[in-house]
Amino acid sequence: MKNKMIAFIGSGNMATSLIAGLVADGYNPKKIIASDPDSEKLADLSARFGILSAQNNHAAVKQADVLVLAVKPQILKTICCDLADAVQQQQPLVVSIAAGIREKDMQQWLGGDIALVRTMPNTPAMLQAGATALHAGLGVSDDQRDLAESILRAVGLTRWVDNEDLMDVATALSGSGPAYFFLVMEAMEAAAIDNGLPADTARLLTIQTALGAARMAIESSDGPATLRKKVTSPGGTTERALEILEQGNLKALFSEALTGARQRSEELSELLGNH
Ligand SMILES: NC(=O)C1=CN([C@@H]2O[C@H](COP(=O)(O)OP(=O)(O)OC[C@H]3O[C@@H](n4cnc5c(N)ncnc54)[C@H](O)[C@@H]3O)[C@@H](O)[C@H]2O)C=CC1
Ligand SMILES: O=C(O)[C@@H]1CCC=N1
Repeated sequence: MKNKMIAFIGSGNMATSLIAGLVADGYNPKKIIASDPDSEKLADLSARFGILSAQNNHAAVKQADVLVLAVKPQILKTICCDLADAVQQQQPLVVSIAAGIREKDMQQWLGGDIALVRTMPNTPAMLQAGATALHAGLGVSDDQRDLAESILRAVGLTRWVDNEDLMDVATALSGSGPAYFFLVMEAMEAAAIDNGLPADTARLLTIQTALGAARMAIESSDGPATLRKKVTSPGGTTERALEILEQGNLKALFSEALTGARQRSEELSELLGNH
């Protein structure tokens, strides 16, 4: 896959994360081209990573073996319709990272019969610690599946889902998920400060605790519930805190939050798709 030209349409936060991860993984920066109306962003990406800048989206498509659609869902239809002829001529593998936009809508906007993989990465891709769900459309060959997977694997863990509807669940879980953990960190840090700890100490202890817990969850053969129990001495401090979190219905709240995010993803596909 190292000799394939990967073209990014849109060079914002997520494209930057993916490009940073690919380059850190040893991908040849001269095999990455990016397009964005914001020329400062492009110049910055070029200077940071040594990648190529395209004059415009059409110029990027003309060179693309893989075309990554990394613009906001709200403008994806306009972008796809504008690029349809060029995409039909070039026939790249199209990889979308847009939340909530269905394959059938993108196919229609791009003129149909395009090899298309939907993906839902997350921002830790910047540190090659991303988590990405992927779904392949019917016309995607095994080689193209491997190609899409190897691009996203360069920036972290990948999991395929067979049913496209499950992309909405993955969006709610891992796409949005970093924000939930940041919120928990904010809450823990603020509570520690309220209880008298100096702010810098509260910040550092919070972040390192999150990192340590995540590493234990990844590296241990025990699941999170067992690891939690091992921290919780009978009659001790953790037990008291967990009782209070349970009284506040933390699990029910997370269930509502993820369901809300999934439903928003479904709404976005209705609002922004072709119906
Ligand atoms: N931010 C996140 O955590 C995640 C975002 N996503 C998806 O990634 C996509 C991009 O999101 P972000 O990078 O956060 O947004 P962003 O706003 O940082 O980046 C979008 C980029 O598109 C550019 N753009 C605008 N009009 C354009 C055009 N006509 N042609 C080419 N580029 C154009 C903008 O200048 C901007 O640089 C969205 O579809 C979002 O759903 C997916 C997973 C996680
Ligand atoms: O909030 C959003 O809509 C995007 C998709 C997942 C993360 N950010």
